[in-house]
Amino acid sequence: MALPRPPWAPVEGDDVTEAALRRAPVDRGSDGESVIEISGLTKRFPDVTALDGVSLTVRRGSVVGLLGHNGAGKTTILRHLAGLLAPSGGTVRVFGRDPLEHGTWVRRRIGMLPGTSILDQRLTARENLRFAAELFDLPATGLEDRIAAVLGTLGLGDRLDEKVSGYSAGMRQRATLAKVLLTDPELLLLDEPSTALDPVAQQELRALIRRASHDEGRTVVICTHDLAEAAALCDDVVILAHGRIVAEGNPAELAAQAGTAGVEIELAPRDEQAALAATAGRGEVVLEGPGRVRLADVARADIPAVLRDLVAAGVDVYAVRPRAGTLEDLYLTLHAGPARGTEES
Ligand SMILES: Nc1ncnc2c1ncn2[C@@H]1O[C@H](COP(=O)(O)OP(=O)(O)OP(=O)(O)O)[C@@H](O)[C@H]1O
Repeated sequence: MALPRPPWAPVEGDDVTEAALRRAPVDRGSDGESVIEISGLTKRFPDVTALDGVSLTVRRGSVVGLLGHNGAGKTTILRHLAGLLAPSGGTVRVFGRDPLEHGTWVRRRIGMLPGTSILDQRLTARENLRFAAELFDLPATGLEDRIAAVLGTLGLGDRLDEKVSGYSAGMRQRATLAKVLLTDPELLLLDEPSTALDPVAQQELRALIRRASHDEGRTVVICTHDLAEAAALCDDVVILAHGRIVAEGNPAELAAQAGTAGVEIELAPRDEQAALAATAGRGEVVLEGPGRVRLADVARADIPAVLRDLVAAGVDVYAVRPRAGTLEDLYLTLHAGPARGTEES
């Protein structure tokens, strides 16, 4: 389900007027070059400091996840990148330019999926995309094919002439993504793109994002609350709390920071309570899921004694495994306090 190359990619002898250049794909450059450079970004609203000295560099072709509780400042970063907000302090550069000063230039290279709907509910999906094409001044040549191809890529090939108001939430999300991808953006800013998507559509979206970055050289910044998605998809994640970066790096390295987290014991679900009683006093004991008990602090030398206690308590043990730290462990440790907006202030 790779996206077709747009028909307006320039060839030798093409029109190089300002209008043509505005819509011509930017040279994708080489991976490693930075597409986003944020330095000391601060944003104060009357009642809250949404961002407090955020510095961040995003390499071309990478997928970067912004994680953090509700109100941590993720969307505010995206809005600065799109030139929709003016910083209270610090600088933002996208493709080397200030998105406020060069708003049109920058936004023509960005595909932003906001948290709210950007579709006209009275129009069909096809009409919505035609409208977007007009706004972006896309040439008519090959446009209808491209609209059909993008909608088809997102699984709406047989529903493109239905009014968006009749779509399910997941279909609307796909149509919104199609609208974002239509303009062949260099940089994708995706605010919780998996919202409302079913598990299969989520998988397809992840594959699409991976291809967009790894095969097509696009850069992706994605806000998500789905830690498994972030771990699976992102080259780097940035964890925000109260407008500050509290951790950043490769998801596997960050997970490793959470340390090995004891052992996981798989047992008969009916024996869960007996297992909790038999392991009481062995440090942190967590029922992680049906028939899965985690002993966070147990030393390797104590595992045989734990198993003896479980067997003596009549617990049927199926497996014992070391449990590596996860991104979720680190996230939960970093967010042990209340989320902004839920605290007393
Ligand atoms: N236009 C605005 N006016 C006033 N306050 C704002 C505005 N936009 C954002 N905020 C505040 O800034 C803080 C950060 O908001 P932001 O939307 O960036 O959080 P977020 O991390 O994206 O949260 P969520 O996960 O809920 O989407 C919040 O306290 C929010 O209320």
